Amino acid sequence: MSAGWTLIDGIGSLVTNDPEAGEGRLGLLRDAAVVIGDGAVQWVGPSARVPDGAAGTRIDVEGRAVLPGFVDSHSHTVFGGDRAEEFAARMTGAAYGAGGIRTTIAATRAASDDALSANAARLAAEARAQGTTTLEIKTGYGQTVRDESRSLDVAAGVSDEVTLLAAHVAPPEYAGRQDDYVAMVIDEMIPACAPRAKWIDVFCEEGAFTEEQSRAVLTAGMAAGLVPRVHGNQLSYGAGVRLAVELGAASVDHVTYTTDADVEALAGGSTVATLLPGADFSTRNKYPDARALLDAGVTVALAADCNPGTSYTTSIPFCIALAVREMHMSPDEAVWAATAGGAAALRRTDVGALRVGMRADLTVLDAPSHLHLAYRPGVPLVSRVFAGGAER
Ligand SMILES: N=CN[C@@H](CCC(=O)O)C(=O)O
Ligand SMILES: [Zn+2]
Repeated sequence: MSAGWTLIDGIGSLVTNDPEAGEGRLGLLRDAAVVIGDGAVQWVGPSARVPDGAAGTRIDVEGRAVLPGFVDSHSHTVFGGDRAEEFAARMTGAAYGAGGIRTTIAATRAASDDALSANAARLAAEARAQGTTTLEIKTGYGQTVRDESRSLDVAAGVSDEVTLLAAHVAPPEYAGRQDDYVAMVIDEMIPACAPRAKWIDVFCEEGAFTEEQSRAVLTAGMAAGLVPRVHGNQLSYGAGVRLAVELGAASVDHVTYTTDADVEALAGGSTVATLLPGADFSTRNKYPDARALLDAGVTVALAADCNPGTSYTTSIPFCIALAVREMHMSPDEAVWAATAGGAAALRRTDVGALRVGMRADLTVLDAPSHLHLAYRPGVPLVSRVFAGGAER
């Protein structure tokens, strides 16, 4: 115990995600307290049992709910411009296609480093204000060695979870020469960019990259020390899920069009299925069959997929509400997926739960329980956020 530590008590309901600490998979505790200090969780338990002199500072949250900070494992926040017109056209009948990404590639290439950094920082702050304390960030709107490199630098300025989305869509200068683009990615981009990234990602989808092209990019990234993740089965049935499981990817994301074989493959492997309902909302797509995945025992994460094309939101509470209403996840399942599920998708054992020794990443809701995240959609319930023990 230390005078520099902080006791947060008066917690009406605490989600720990530690089944040994409380009720159910969320490890729910009522009338609880948490002690944080030196950036980590130092103590968790019932208010009545807080050790004497546990901390020098006390914050009474007066019956509010506290949960682990959200772990948003999928975002594309390094970009220039926006695509509001494209969204409006979709809402009146136009279809979404992977080709829209090229609009943002042009705007991103034209943007200065400072403009890209300011935009990424603005979106990270927006996410933080809504309870996100870990945010993965992908490149993917440069698609040249130079523009992917500077996108990685911008992403690294706001996050430790940086992904080289080397093959998002073949840029215009490679029109009709998809294989040449893949060769350039393997021979030039990955060697130049891998040291600054943790993850390698591809968009395995009709209109983006084939199974063979995706496998070639991912295996080259793995050979360079990166861990694979995949965009798959967003717009149609396809090879994305299968490939992700085959390569032992940390996560396959979107997973909107799945066959029984895809669900079985995920259930038998270690790859997390990351669902992105914000994208399905903004593209008028169908929603993933979350029930089939959950009932088969697949680990499911929920992420916001913030990007200017398919999901221009940083709000995990919005995604939780969509997951509950549209994907038939229970509120408990949705909250778990947005915290512990996100941590699993990023293979992080220090975030996503509130256990002694984990990072002191906490979200305080202006509500008595985590159920209100789905029950009160669109209401800004996040009242305080602590990341690494520091209030935002
Ligand atoms: N699906 C691929 N990439 C993004 C969308 C990119 C865009 O349309 O700009 C996504 O995850 O939804
Ligand atoms: Zn994405």
